Amino acid sequence: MTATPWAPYDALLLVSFGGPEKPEDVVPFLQNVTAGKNIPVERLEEVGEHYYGFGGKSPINDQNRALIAALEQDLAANGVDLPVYWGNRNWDPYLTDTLRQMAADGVTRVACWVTSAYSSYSGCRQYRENFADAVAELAAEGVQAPQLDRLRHYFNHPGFVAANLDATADALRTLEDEVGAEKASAARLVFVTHSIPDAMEDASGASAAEGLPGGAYTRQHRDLAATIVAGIAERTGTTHDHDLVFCSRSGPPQVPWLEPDVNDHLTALAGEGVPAVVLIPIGFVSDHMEVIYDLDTEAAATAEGLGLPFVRAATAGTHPAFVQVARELLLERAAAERGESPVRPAVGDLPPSWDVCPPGCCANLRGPRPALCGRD
Ligand SMILES: CC1=C(CCC(=O)O)c2cc3nc(cc4[nH]c(cc5[nH]c(cc1n2)c(C)c5CCC(=O)O)c(CCC(=O)O)c4C)C(CCC(=O)O)=C3C
Ligand SMILES: [Fe+2]
Repeated sequence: MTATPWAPYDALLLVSFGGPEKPEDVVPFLQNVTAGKNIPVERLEEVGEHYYGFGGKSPINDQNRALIAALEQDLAANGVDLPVYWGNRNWDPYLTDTLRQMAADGVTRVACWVTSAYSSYSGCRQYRENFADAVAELAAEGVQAPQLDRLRHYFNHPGFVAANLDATADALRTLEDEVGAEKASAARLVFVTHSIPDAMEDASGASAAEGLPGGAYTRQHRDLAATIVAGIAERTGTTHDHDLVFCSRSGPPQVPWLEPDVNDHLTALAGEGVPAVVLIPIGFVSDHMEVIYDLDTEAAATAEGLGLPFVRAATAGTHPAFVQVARELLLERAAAERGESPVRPAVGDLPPSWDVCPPGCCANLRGPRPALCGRD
């Protein structure tokens, strides 16, 4: 019998952050997210209000349900006969419960697709620590969890690039309808991602053992931003000026986080006489609370107050090119695990990211903890 193209995998696992579903969930959810972290209580109250403002429900779980439905369709349409599971870090369905179910279903080895495209403690190692914790918890129950392989970071995968490029082009067309071709062609493309502490940025992708310098988080975002700007120039003939800015800063004020903040930046752009802005939330794969509150509510109000025309581009969501990324990465990794040398598509100036993280990469700044899917 010949191996299937997806051997040795017998499942795909969507790994995500989780979010509250109703008002009573908000406080316990925030406690899960911030356990052991130095987040001021005022900041937590403020973020709680963002959730209550949307009925106590984060959009993230429904986004993931829609993504899973799209993944199941995509796999079936392409003859890949694998079940899709879903496990979160901070809310039901929790990773541990999902792995317990997978073990009961007889799953032995699973490709894990994380809803975070870039290197950072939050988007990389913290999930790998969550894997180690969940596997250990099940072992203590006498349950052998399936083997977990984390699919590579996909910020520069052609499918993720295509979804974000399409969204940027659509947003520019919307802007043109609103303000006319002249202003739209002079619009600034403002790429936005989640701010992180400077120290987390310095540790992102860094490996002393392998001489890797860190700073991968912003390097990866800048690479994708440049690719999108070039793609827009190819489509429209206009090379827009662009910036990378940050949203959703938390932590104590004395701890430095990546800047500029999106609101400060919009103010600066209006001061420079920039006629319009397209905001492109490349840091988020779907419309998370950060997108619907920090961008669509807060940053939109800032732009409105400045009289600065502003359109927010869509997130990758269930764009078919994005949905396909999971299947392509799973088949790529499966081939590699079978000892073949698959093509590893990547667009831009950076190489495809690694399958297995180098020692120490995206370090936990509170000290080392067990983590899977890495060589440490
Ligand atoms: C890089 C990054 C991503 C992208 C990569 C990834 O996906 O991981 C991300 C995603 C998300 N962050 C989310 C929510 C929150 N993040 C918080 C806190 C923090 N985020 C951080 C970074 C990131 N966060 C950091 C450095 C902190 C400080 C505490 C710490 O060191 O961990 C807090 C606490 C309150 C606050 O301080 O804001 C909340 C509520 C949600 C769910 C949204 C929804 O409900 O739709 C999602 C997808
Ligand atoms: Fe966060």
